[in-house]
Amino acid sequence: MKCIDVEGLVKSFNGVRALDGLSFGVECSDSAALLGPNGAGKTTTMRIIAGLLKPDSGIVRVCGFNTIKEPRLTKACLGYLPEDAAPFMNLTVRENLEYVGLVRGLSNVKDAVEWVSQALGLDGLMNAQPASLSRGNRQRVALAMAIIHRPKVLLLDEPLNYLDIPTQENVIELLLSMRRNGTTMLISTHIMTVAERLANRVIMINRGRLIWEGSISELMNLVKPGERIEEAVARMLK
Ligand SMILES: Nc1ncnc2c1ncn2[C@@H]1O[C@H](COP(=O)(O)OP(=O)(O)OP(=O)(O)O)[C@@H](O)[C@H]1O
Repeated sequence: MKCIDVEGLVKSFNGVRALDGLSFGVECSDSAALLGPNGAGKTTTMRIIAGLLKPDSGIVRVCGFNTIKEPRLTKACLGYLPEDAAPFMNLTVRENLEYVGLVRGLSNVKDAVEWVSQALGLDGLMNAQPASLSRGNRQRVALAMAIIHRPKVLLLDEPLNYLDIPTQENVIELLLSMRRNGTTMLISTHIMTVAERLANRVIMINRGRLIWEGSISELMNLVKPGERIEEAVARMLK
């Protein structure tokens, strides 16, 4: 079964086509990297899947639910880390996490806050306001807000942005453990090592259309002798 199913998405902004009949799917428990050059339509796609933006036409199903017809069920099943995610700046980190836990309808918000603060090393930051935090620590808070309800489907836009190297390793391990527990992921990234470490599938888009879809090992087979994977992807994205 596909936990993310995108069919014929079209979206224009002021007459400019950002998505032009985009279709792809991510099987449940798979993790797919969404690759594409600047302006390819990755963020637009993520926002439509998250139910934050309406397509002009096309259908998206998340966990089998139609994002337009069943928005509550869709949203309950997913977590979304946008690029440059901003927590509520006038609440403390703890209040931000409690707020998301309450909105998500968690039965035990206290335990969920405890789990996610441990998982992302937020213990010393809980009483700080996000405005006073570094960008990397703010990214950790935003990640915590995206996963506190342990969603079945996780949409991540450049999840390792701003993180120091030890935190990157910690977050990679956390996301891989969520994957092992069955979380389906779609990860938009420009960094091939992020794709290789977190994903088993690759979806490449350009000018709002699908240009290639396959497994990481199928992608590796397309890399020419002496070529780096980044060079192969750049060649394919032209
Ligand atoms: N709110 C908006 N208003 C007008 N145009 C938009 C809007 N959002 C996106 N676009 C346009 O849609 C196209 C796709 O943008 P999008 O942000 O989805 O690309 P992207 O693949 O995420 O790019 P990047 O890698 O640079 O983040 C671009 O031409 C962009 O200028």
